[in-house]
Amino acid sequence: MNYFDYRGGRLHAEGVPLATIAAEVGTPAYVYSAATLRRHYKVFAGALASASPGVKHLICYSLKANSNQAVIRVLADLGSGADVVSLGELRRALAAGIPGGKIVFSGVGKTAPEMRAALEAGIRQFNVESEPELEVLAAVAGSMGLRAPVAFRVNPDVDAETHAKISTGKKENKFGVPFERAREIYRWAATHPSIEIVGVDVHIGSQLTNLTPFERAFAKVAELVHALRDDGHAIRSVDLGGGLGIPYERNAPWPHPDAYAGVVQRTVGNLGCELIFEPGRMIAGNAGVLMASVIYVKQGQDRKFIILDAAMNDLIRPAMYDARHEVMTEREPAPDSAFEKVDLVGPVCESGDMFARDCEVPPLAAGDIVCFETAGAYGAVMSSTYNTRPLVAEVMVDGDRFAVVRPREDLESLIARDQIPEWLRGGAARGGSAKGA
Ligand SMILES: Cc1ncc(COP(=O)(O)O)c(C=O)c1O
Ligand SMILES: N[C@@H](CCCC[NH3+])C(=O)O
Repeated sequence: MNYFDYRGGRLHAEGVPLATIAAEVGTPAYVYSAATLRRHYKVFAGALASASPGVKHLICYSLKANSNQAVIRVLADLGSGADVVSLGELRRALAAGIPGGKIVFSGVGKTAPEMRAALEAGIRQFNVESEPELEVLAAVAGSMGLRAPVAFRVNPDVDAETHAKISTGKKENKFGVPFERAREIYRWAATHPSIEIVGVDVHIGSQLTNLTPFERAFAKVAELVHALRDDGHAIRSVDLGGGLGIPYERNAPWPHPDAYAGVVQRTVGNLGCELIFEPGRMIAGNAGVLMASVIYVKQGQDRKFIILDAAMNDLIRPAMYDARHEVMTEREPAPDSAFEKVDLVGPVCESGDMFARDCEVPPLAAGDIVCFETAGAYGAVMSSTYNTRPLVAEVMVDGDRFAVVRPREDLESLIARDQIPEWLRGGAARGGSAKGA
């Protein structure tokens, strides 16, 4: 079932015509479906519950995929926890109503102020990625008279078989502590009175479409849990990260959460640990589209370009990862429609500002609306204001209601944010001095 589909020949998000949203909010805009978010969360939770009944699971939605407060709120209402990687994400999770006890803090560069805020919030666990980080955490927790709950993220040196830029579990990647040294690091960490060792964490990459790398990594984690227990550590939680891939292209094969849950059960299901998961893309990816309008149809020397009002600054994935996002036109193509091959591009001054090359679309004209699918994860969160293009609006649909959940950024304030120092205002060219503030 798809919540972004045609009804009466017009593309809808759940019960709302996208043309209605475009008329009210303008384009470009991200449109999210609350029903899809809920369904994905429930499918994932359900798969885990049936594959390993009796095992405690905590789903910590990975905010980096889409940290809009309304998105987090939908998931918080279902009982989701959060995986955060910055003070900003921590604040967002708490603001959306996720209790500290359901928050895990990941990332290789946590700072002392971030640790302090997380300790104040009473988070579930820190996924620590290095010895220097552990030392700072021990000092911060000690100064607050607290014990910090810690799992080390281990780097199992497993190839996730995904895009190199989002592969994180090989030894050449910056993530995690070396698997071979894990026991020694745990032994050393346990000597810090302000550190409480609670678990083991792993995350080998994102958009994994093959489950074998998960199986390899989780099996190594299980082996490590046994070894750590032999060493006297009370390991009670295993965090398996995120990474489950989703279909970007129609009919592309993708791993079903049931199969993933089977791998989880086979590898770490019998350790007597609580299992933590950090899915991002799997929850949010297909719960959002980027809606854009055609500005011009341009016939080039040998190619036809559809120039849209959305660009690489709004959705960087095609330019950054050669990702392909399927396109849907707002009007359902007539059955006899003659499709043509075009390049869908944005207005930004880079040739890489292209959403899709040789894309088959029905004839398009200026003003027509198109949507890029699977843009709910790593879409708006990765956008920038390159070319001084304000951040676009974000809209949440729920049944036949919709609301702007982030207004389009105001161009005036975007420009006014920059400051011209007094010493530049005088104008060196007009004889001003270079000294002074
Ligand atoms: C530590 C960690 N957890 C969770 C995620 C979420 O991954 P995904 O969106 O692929 O589920 C990421 C991103 O890859 C991550 O780095
Ligand atoms: N930004 C990446 C995913 C990064 C995963 C974060 N660890 C993407 O769009 O595919």
